[in-house]
Amino acid sequence: MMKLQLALDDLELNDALALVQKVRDDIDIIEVGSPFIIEEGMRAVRELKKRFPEKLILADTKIMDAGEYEAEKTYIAGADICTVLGVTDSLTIKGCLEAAKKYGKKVMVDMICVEDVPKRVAEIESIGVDFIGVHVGVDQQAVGITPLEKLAEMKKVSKKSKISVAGGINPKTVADYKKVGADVIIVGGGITHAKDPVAAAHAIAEKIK
Ligand SMILES: O=C([C@H](O)CO)[C@H](O)[C@H](O)COP(=O)(O)O
Repeated sequence: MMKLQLALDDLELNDALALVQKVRDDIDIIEVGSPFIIEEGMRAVRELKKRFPEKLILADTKIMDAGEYEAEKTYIAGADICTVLGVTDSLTIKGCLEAAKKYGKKVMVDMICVEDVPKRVAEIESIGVDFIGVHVGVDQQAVGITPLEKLAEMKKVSKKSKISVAGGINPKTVADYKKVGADVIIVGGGITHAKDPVAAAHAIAEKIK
C-alpha cells in the first residue's frame, strides 16, 4: 500500500506539532523538511518523535558530505530515515549506510538534480541503497517542472528500491502519481499551504488508498 509522507518545511515547531496531531490518522511518515532543520535543527526531530512515536520520522538533511557522522546525528535524535543527495560522492552515501546499519535505520537517496538517472541508480543500488526519492525541488517547480516523467523513468530503471516521489503534489494531481506508482507520496505545500490542510491531507490519503 502507498504511504503518505507529510513534509513540514516552513512551519513553526508548535504549528507543525498541532498540524500533525490533526492529520495523524491520514499520514504514515512525518518529514522534518530541510528549511525546518535550518530553523530548528534536530530539536524538531526529537519533539516529533516524542509526540508521535508510532510514526516514522524522516529528517530531510540532504547530506552532501560527512555521511556517516551526519546520518548518525539524525538517528541519535530519533529519526528513522535521513536523506543524502544522489549527486554526491558514493563514499558519502556509503557512510550514511554504515550509520544506518549501526542504528537499524534507513537512508533515502534524494535524486534531485541528478542528470544521468539510469547510471546513478545502477551505481547506488549496487552499493546497497534500497530507498530512492524522485524529487523536483521548489525552485524547479516554480518554472513548471513536475516529477511525473522522472517517476516513470525511475520505475523503469530501479531494480529493487522503494521509490518515493516529491515535488508540488496536491489533491488534484495525486491520482496521476498513483497511476504511475510509487511506494511513498511526499506532500508538503499541497497540504501545509492548502486553505484547509486537514481536508487536503484526508483527500490525498483517500486517493492513494
Ligand atoms: O524537499 C523539499 C524541498 O526541497 C524543500 O526542502 C520538500 O519537502 C518537498 O519538495 C515536498 O514539498 P512540496 O514540493 O511542497 O510538496
